[in-house]
Amino acid sequence: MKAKLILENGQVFEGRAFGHIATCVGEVVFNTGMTGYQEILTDPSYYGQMVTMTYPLIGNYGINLEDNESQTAKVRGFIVRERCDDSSNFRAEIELDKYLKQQNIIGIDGIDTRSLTKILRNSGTMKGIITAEELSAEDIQNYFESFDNTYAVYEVSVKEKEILPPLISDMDPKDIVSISVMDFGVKRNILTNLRKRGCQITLYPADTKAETLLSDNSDLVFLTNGPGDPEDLTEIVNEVKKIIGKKPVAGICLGHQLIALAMGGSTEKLKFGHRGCNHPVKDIRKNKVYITSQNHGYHVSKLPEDFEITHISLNDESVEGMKHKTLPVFSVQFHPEASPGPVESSYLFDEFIELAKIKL
Ligand SMILES: NC(=O)CC[C@H](N)C(=O)O
Repeated sequence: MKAKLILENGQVFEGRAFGHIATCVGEVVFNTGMTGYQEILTDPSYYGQMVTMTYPLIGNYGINLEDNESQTAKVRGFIVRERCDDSSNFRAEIELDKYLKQQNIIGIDGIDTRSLTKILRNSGTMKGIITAEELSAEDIQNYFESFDNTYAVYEVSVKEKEILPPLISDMDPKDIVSISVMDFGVKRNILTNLRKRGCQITLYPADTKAETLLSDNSDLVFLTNGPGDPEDLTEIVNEVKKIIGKKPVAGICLGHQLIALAMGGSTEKLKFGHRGCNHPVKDIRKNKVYITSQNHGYHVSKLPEDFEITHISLNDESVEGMKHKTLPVFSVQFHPEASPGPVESSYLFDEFIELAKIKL
């Protein structure tokens, strides 16, 4: 079925709809990974966004039900050049089109994704509508005006507390590191990396109060990745303020941004974000470069007082990691759990666990 991608700047791309065909509005972003579409579709940080894959052939290894980063697809729409629904992989269980149908997500193929990406790089990310209908100018405007991602983290967070045991059998209970995780839409592999290292996780909903997190006797409070603009989350930032200095705190991506805001730093929207699995980051402490997986549209634009930069992006020199000079607080902007992407920065999970051993 013929469909259109209508951008906020008025440009229109024509293609074919697939997946669940229903008009949708979202923020159009691009991801430069050659593979990993399944992890991208299910990464809750993409909630509210329509993801364009810059790699031209998508779907050729199908979808399996083991590699998902959360239980359902979270993107608002999926934009590809050429879709393959005749996958060839021993792990494939379902084709891309069928999966998106099941998940109620619209896709569009036949799009000149190279030209779309150039528009987003030059003008910055913008809203878009994917539709198979003929929309009037007024409908289009109404769709754009209806888009609001302010409460996205509450949509993707767990609704009730959940306990996940370590993934090492027969652990001596005294060796178990217990971590309270504030869930803003965590990627499963962040938790798996911690559990494989002997951590017991207690997942808390995004609106949990600091008092609850401080009273549960855990060794570390961990702030997860998640969708949306960190500046919208003033209530959560207030709770984070109350925790820092009382317990070790670590964070990834949105979690890193929230720590910066809680400690008096600032965040800002990047023109077109960092999304892909080939982003070079330097660990300044080791003078070593790692190729990292990233998915963020905002960054820490002003470091809070008493923090030092631990990691920088070698593409645009933005802050990719920071540590408090005296308190046990450490966070990174990129994704050490990869999924998709290179796993070479997984040493950071060992650092988070070292942080958890500090008693305050
Ligand atoms: N992966 C994330 O946690 C993303 C954080 C934030 N929503 C951003 O886009 O910058």
